[in-house]
Amino acid sequence: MDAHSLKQQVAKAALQYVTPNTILGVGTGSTVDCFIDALAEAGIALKGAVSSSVRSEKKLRDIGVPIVDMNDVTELSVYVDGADEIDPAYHLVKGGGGALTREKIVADISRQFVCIADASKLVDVLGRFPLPVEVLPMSQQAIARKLTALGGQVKLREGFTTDNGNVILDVSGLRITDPVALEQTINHWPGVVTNGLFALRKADVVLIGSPEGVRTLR
Ligand SMILES: O=C(CO)[C@H](O)[C@H](O)COP(=O)(O)O
Repeated sequence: MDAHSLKQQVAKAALQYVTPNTILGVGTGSTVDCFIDALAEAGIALKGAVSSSVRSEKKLRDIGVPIVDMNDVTELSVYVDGADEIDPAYHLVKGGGGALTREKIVADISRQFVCIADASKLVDVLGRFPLPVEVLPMSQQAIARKLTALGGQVKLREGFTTDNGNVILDVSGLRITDPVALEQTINHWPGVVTNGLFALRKADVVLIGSPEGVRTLR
C-alpha cells in the first residue's frame, strides 16, 4: 500500500466521528485533504466547518461546506487533524504545513481531537521531526538564539509566511522527553506565537493507517 492510499484509508475511518449537520473542526495537511475528499465522497452534509488554514478553507468551500468564523462558536464536538509525530502518550508534533497556531486554537475549543496519520508518524520520543515554532518576524533572531541554547539546530523556513503573517523556525536535534514542559517553556518567550508541541492539549483518539488496516489508539 503506498503512502497516499494509507492516508485515504485512515481519512475514511475518521468519518465515523463526524455527525451530520453539525459544525466540524478541520485541520490541515495532505491527510486532512484526503479526509475532506472522503467527506465529499460520502456525501455527509455539514452545517459548517471551522478550519485551521486558508488552504483547508478553500478545499472545504469547494465541496460545499460553509466556513464558520471561530468567533461565532463556543465549542466544537470534534476536530480532525493530522500530525508529524505521535508519541506513546499521544503527545504530538504538528506544524509541518505551517498551520500550528490555528490548529492549536481550534483543537483547544474541541471536545474530541481525532488525529489521523499513518504508522510512519509513531515515535517513542518526539524530536525526530524538526519542531516548528511560529514567531513574530522581529523576534526571529532572539528566539533562534534561545532555541539553539536548548540544544537545537534552528533553521528559518525560507520563503514561508504563516496565515497569521509570521515566520517559522524549524528546530531539529531535540530529544523531547518532557513535551509538556518544553511546550510551556518555549511558549513563554516573548515573540513566540506558539510551538508545534501538542502536549498540553493532546489527541484524544489516534487513528493509524497501516497495510494491516486502521488501528484506533485512545
Ligand atoms: O500539522 C500539520 C500542518 O500544520 C499537519 O497536520 C502535519 O504536518 C501532517 O501533515 P500530513 O498529513 O501532510 O502528513
